[in-house]
Amino acid sequence: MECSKVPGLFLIDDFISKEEEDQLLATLDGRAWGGKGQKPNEELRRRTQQYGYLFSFRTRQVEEHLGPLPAFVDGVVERMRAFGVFAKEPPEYLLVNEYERGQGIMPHVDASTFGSTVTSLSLLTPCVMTFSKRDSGESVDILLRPRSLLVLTGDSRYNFTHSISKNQVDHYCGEPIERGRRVSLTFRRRAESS
Ligand SMILES: O=C(O)CCC(=O)C(=O)O
Ligand SMILES: [Fe+2]
Repeated sequence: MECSKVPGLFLIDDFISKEEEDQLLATLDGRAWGGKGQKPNEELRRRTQQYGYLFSFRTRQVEEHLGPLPAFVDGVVERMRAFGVFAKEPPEYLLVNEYERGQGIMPHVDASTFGSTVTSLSLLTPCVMTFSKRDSGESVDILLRPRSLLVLTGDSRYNFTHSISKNQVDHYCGEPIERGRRVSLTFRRRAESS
């Protein structure tokens, strides 16, 4: 469903099943995480995994081609394409982010080295993501539920920043949202011109 307040933003709840979520998590937790002193991107405070390309958070540039995306996300990629997302060309970069309770991400627009479509699959616990219009500062909160797919295109991709607070408890429509460990899978392509 497109969010009328953030043009180009789509949110698909229950994009994957609970079983698929468990399976993805088990696979990811069996693999090496970077960040928190571990290479790559050891300077990051949150843990990450990267597939397809290696992106440096310090230089905000792609540093290395790692190879194709791993087979364990084939089902997710196929489903996104069935929904018309990355329909023309499949995603080629996957960033897995892990947030502990009270960990967030500063307001940012995704690096221009990446293309015009960005998706994020949420696992484990919900959180509020805040979108702020770059010219007016007007902000809109979006609830990212576990197993939902967020799709950013157009304005939502380029003309809004997005962020996640460091709250232990978020509020959404007056309801408390308990934060906890959250893992997200962000899919992108490289920008055409780069
Ligand atoms: O955790 C998320 O859903 C979004 C992550 C994000 O904004 C990013 O890696 O650029
Ligand atoms: Fe982002």
